[in-house]
Amino acid sequence: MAKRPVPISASPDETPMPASGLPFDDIRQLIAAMPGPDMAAANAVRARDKELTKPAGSLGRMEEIAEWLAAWQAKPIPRVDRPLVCVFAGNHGVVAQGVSAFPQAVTRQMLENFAAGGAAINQICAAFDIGFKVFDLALDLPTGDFTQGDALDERACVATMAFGMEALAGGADLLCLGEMGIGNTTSAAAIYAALYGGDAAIWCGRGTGVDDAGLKRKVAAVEAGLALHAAHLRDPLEVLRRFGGREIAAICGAIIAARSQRIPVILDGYVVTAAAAILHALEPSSIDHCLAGHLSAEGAHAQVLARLGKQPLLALDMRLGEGTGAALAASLVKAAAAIHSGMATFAQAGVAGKGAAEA
Ligand SMILES: O=C(O)c1ccc[n+]([C@@H]2O[C@H](COP(=O)([O-])O)[C@@H](O)[C@H]2O)c1
Ligand SMILES: Cc1cc2nc[nH]c2cc1C
Repeated sequence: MAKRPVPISASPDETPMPASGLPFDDIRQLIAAMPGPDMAAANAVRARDKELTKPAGSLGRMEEIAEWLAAWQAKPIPRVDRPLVCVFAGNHGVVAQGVSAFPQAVTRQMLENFAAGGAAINQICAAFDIGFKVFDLALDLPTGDFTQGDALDERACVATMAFGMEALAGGADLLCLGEMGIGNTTSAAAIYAALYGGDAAIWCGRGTGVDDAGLKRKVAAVEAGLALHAAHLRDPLEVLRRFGGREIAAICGAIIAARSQRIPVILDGYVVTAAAAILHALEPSSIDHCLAGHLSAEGAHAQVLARLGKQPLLALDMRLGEGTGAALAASLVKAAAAIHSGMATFAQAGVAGKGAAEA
């Protein structure tokens, strides 16, 4: 097996609060200031697509992907030369409720596996030449158990979002978001239940493969969390900080920063999509620069993606996380850019266009 060692960046346990204003209000301001799509670039892609040596529309969604890339990269000829997977890792107090099939120690052990090059995501990144970064979000400091109190206070939540923004400092032209965190499908389930309502059981799947008794405990934990925090769930940022976790907060920050830096985003599965759902609840257009990489096997993902108006690129019955679904989808997005930028036009290739058929 080819192993490529990967350095791990660790977040400080304490990050200074922004100097002015209420922290969550700073986040709301950042979202309000995000740039929109570059329509001139998108139109340039549509115009060039008509000239390429293929029947119009014959590349289906690959054509839409090229247009989407151009709009969010603000480039009339989109390119994917520096795709990047960022995996954010956090630990969750709610694992004390017996909600996962695996012990909390696996989060750090998997980070060591990422660093050594031995995880599935290492191999996908190597196969498609995608950069890979891993971020340890205070793993030794699990978030609060949301059945007993808040997962995060406002200061920690905003600091973690800011850390997620900073994660893009090295640059990229396509960002695949991933996560690692034993127990985080329970946080994601609680977030969806808080945002969308319905029985807790709808939003609870088996995650890493929890048994029937564990699934019952998971549903009970989400119900307990919803009951405890019921009076405070109107504001999506309150939902985020009360249910956590740090990786979901950091991913929210990364999605916001990517938009400002004109980096299109590919979402991974059930957990990464929870961060997108928080932003979507704050401002639906805030995730227009995000594609759903795949449909997770975690039951309710299809419902969530429908609410977000996202059609996943892949449906491979995967439920691993780590950004694996997003990274596989990145291969298609890279191909969409290569097709659009590299194909010859009818004129260049001397191929007769539609309408030139013999009578
Ligand atoms: O993203 C998904 O669709 C997904 C579905 C099921 C499990 N996971 C991964 O499994 C871990 C969480 O599962 P659990 O059962 O501990 O809540 C976490 O590390 C996720 O990356 C991820
Ligand atoms: C082994 C293992 C690998 C993972 N990768 C993402 N989540 C995971 C959960 C487990 C348990």
